[in-house]
Amino acid sequence: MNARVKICGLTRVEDVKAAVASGADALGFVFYGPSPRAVTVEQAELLVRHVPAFVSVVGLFVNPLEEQVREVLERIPLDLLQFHGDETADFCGLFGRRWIKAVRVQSAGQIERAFAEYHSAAGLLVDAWDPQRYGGTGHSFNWDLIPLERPLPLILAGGLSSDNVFRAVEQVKPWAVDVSGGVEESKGVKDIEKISDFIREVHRVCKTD
Ligand SMILES: O=C(O)c1ccccc1N[C@@H]1O[C@H](COP(=O)(O)O)[C@@H](O)[C@H]1O
Repeated sequence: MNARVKICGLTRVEDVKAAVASGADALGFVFYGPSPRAVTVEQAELLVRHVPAFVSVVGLFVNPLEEQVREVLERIPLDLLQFHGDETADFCGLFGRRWIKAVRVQSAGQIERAFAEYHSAAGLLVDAWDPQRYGGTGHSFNWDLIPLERPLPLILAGGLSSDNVFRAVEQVKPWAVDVSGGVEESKGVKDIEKISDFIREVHRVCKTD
C-alpha cells in the first residue's frame, strides 16, 4: 500500500520548506477569504517558489467565481484545483486543469452519488460534514461510511493527525490523505514537528501492509 500526503493551508515559507523536507507529495494553498488559512495571490506566488519539481501545488477554492480561479491560474502554476463547496462538475472542469472535489460526508449513499456526479475528477476527497463550515474543521467522521468500491482515487481528510492517521490509512486504504488543522500550532501556522510526525506515521503504516 502507498498513501500520498497533502499538507494544506500553508501560509509561511518555513512551513512550505518543512513539508517538502518531510516528504509531502502535495501542498495546498487556500484561496477562500473567510478561512484563517487564506492566502492572497501575491503571498501564494512567493510560497510556491519554494516548491520543487515533483511536489504538486494545489489551489483550494470554495464556491469561487470563474474569474477568481482564472486570476489565480494566470499567476500561480497550480497542478491541481481542489473544490470544497457546492461546485458542479461542469464548473470544476472549466479551467483545463485537473481537479478534485470534496464531499462533506453525511451518508454512504452521498459518496456513491458523488463518484458518479464527479466522474471526470482526478480524485474524490471525503471530509467531515459541518453545518457552518466548508472544511478545515479539524473534525473526523465515521470512516465506515466510505465504500470499498471506488471508481476514483479517494482522498481522506477531516480531523487527521499523527495520533489517528495510522489507523485511518490502515482502515480506509485511501489513495492519499489531506491534513490541515492536525499539523498546526495555531490556525495557518504549521508545527514542523507535527508535519514530520504525520508523514512518518503514513509511511509507517504503508510499510506494514
Ligand atoms: O483549511 C481550511 O481553512 C478550509 C476552508 C474551507 C474548506 C476547506 C478547508 N480545508 C480543507 O479541509 C479538509 C480538512 O481539514 P482538517 O485537517 O480537518 O483541518 C482538508 O482537505 C483541508 O484541505
